[in-house]
Amino acid sequence: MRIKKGVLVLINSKNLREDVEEIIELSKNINIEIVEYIHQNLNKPDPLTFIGKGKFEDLKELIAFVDAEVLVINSELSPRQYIHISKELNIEVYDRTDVILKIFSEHAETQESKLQIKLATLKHILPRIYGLGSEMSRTGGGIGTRGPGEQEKEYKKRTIKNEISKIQNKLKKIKSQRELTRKNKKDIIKVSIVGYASAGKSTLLKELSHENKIKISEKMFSTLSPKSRRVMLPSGLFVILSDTVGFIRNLPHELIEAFKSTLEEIKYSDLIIHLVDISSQNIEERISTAYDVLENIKALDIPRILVFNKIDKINDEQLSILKNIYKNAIFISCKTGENIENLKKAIQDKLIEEEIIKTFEIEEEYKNVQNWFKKRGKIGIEEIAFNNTDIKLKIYARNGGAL
Ligand SMILES: Nc1nc2c(ncn2[C@@H]2O[C@H](COP(=O)(O)OP(=O)(O)OP(=O)(O)O)[C@@H](O)[C@H]2O)c(=O)[nH]1
Ligand SMILES: [Mg+2]
Repeated sequence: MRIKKGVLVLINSKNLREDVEEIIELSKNINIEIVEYIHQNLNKPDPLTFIGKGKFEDLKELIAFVDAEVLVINSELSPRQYIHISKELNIEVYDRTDVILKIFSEHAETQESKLQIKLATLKHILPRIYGLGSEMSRTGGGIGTRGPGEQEKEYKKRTIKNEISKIQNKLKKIKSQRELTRKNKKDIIKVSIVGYASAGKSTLLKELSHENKIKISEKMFSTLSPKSRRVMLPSGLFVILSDTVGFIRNLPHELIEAFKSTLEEIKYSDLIIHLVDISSQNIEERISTAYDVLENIKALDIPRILVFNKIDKINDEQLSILKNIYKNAIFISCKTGENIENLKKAIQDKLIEEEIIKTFEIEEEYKNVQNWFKKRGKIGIEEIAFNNTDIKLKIYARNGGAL
């Protein structure tokens, strides 16, 4: 696809470099190359031009100067601002929500994620049609008349609203189907990987499950529908590990709404692995973004382990500083495989600590023990001691689950 040249506008950025880098990366995903940006500090965005009249003139000049085809604004525009700016500049305008929606729509694979993204997009553009009144009704002739422009607007609004309710119904059906499946699987221990976009969640799932078909990408939001795989813990007990859609700062509220049922699946986990890219510049903010989402879906009380990934990308000194700050965290590299086995052990230990896995010891005659080994996977087995006739085993099993 052809790359389009874009100009970027940001306001009131506290972390300008990181904000610029992030939105450049996001724009690249949808084939927009940002070549220049304008940053403006404002008490209040202008209701029409967003950045204020004077700066807007500068923006016009800049767009003409670099010959940009797209304007990207790293905030959410009101419908009025969107319409005014698009009309004045006569180029494509994307607010932050548009950018993220577009990336999502390009990555959606399952029927559910396609519907979710469509719903979010329709909800995002609907208010823009309300704002379109003045331009369209011009075709209607005199003031106060309901000419063809007005009718067209009404028709468009109605069509979108109908489509929204159709999609909502379809999504409800998918959700209840999933609830049914979940009920049937309640004996299985469920572990979810959550974290900021591109933290390496899918890579970790791939690494732990030895599964090659999982999609990994440098691009953000490569995973939109959760993937689940069986993973064997050191004792031999299986858990179901899932990764899910990545979090991001200021995720558009339409998207949180639309993806809520996907995100809510996290709520049914026995354990959450919160994965953080240790090489990112703003670790704390990324961690707190994940907390916000977990709070939003009421999953903060689920047992959680903090895991830092990509330790191959930082030096030893930086690593030891962070180990000192995050004393209970685990530090891994999916790329080199470092500490991956320890992570499995940590998952198992945490599940025992939280009494999700119970352990007990049995003593059996040698000849009877095969029965226990046949259940491997459903239970974990560790040999503790044996003599000529007897064997002592430590069993790991889901607490309350059927043996
Ligand atoms: N250097 C290094 N790169 C890694 C490591 N783990 C993952 N990556 C890279 O990070 C990028 C993102 O990985 P993904 O596994 O797709 O990340 P994700 O969290 O699933 O991303 P989304 O699904 O988009 O939220 C890819 O280019 C991976 O190859 C690691 O330990 N070290
Ligand atoms: Mg992924």
